Amino acid sequence: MKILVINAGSSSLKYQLINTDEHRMLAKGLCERVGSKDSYIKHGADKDERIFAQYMADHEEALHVVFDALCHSERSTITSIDEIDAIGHRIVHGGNYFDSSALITPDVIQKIEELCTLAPLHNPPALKCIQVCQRMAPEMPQVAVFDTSFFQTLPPSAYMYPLPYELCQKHQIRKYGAHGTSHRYIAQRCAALMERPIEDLKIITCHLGNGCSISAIDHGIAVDTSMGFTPLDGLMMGTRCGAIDPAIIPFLEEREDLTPTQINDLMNKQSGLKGVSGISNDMRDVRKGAEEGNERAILAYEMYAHSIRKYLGQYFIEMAGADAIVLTAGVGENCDRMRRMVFAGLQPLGIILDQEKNRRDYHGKERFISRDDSPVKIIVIPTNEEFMIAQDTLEIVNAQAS
Ligand SMILES: Nc1ncnc2c1ncn2[C@@H]1O[C@H](COP(=O)(O)OP(=O)(O)O)[C@@H](O)[C@H]1O
Ligand SMILES: CC(=O)OP(=O)(O)O
Ligand SMILES: [Mg+2]
Repeated sequence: MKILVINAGSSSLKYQLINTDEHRMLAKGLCERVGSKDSYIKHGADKDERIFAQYMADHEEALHVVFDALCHSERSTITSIDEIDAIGHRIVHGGNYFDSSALITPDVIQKIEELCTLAPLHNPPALKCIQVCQRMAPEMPQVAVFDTSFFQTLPPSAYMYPLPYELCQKHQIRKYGAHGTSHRYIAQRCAALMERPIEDLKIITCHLGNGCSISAIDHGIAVDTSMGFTPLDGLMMGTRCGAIDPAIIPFLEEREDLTPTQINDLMNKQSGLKGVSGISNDMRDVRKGAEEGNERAILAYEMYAHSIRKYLGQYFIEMAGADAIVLTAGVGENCDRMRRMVFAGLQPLGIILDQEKNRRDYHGKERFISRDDSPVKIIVIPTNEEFMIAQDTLEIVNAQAS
């Protein structure tokens, strides 16, 4: 089966066309800066990629550009949309409605719409993509794969907030988590690499990209995660502040005369690495700034590592130890200096980084970076949310057909 996977971000759209029979990626790409004058599409993989400047006013135009690249470009792998059998969408927030992936129906669309306020950067563009795909291929089955589903197993002690109970019930305020598809994938790969059943393992998974989250996966079950009611909570991120003293919010609203929308924007888009360093939300720029001695870049870099260590410590205690710590996404996979800072001095806990293995650059490869005698294994595993989304889509479409 040929499955198109769509992963819509606030200003980006990632896609992959996957042949699930052969477990083969046929095409992939990324539209960046959707909505701005300098938008472009990167179509193809690694050295074979091509970048085209292309104005895309919104996600609808971006999807047309994607279909065009898939069907008509120099690197096209199909000649018409009709060759695609199904479409799988990444949806960040599924609230309490979804503990697994779902075939998209009018009812599912209505629920995703209802949840837009809880993932304002992610759910609205994803919804738009579903609607455009439905218009372009009305008969094609479409599946929603939710970032939050994986965390529906959290116990109430982990997902409840200590606010008045009735208010939490009334507004369904609880920890939902995010990046679940990525955490699920790397936990499964971790077990395969360790050649042990996932049911025997305690794993801490770290997704460190532009958005960042860490999860505790105890014997295959997600028991805690750093993102909360929305993807703003937890770790310091590229532009998001993560967990802060909540009293800062009314304080700033009053002192700076900010509306709730403005403060939300400030915490989501102007904070994190970008807000602290004053340079960029991109770790590569911050690291360069730090290497050049920029004090705010050094501070941002150190705060980022500190934030990761806090959650590692929390989940290590929550699970009474860990068999493995897995790192993924842009920073987790590529930033050896950040990994060195995160794991510095943890030998007494049985977490021993192998400096040489950590430094070696095996871009895109799964690898152990702990010392052979380290009781806790440290593993880098490139995430593959698209592969998981294609797999779930395949299962759901097959179940419908039978
Ligand atoms: N070689 C590298 N060294 C340090 N950071 C890197 C490197 N490559 C990518 N990154 C960082 O990874 C982050 C983006 O990660 P990614 O997983 O692509 O994010 P997202 O999917 O959330 O947009 C950026 O901060 C980027 O700077
Ligand atoms: C949920 C989330 O933060 O996703 P991303 O990392 O794609 O922004
Ligand atoms: Mg991401």
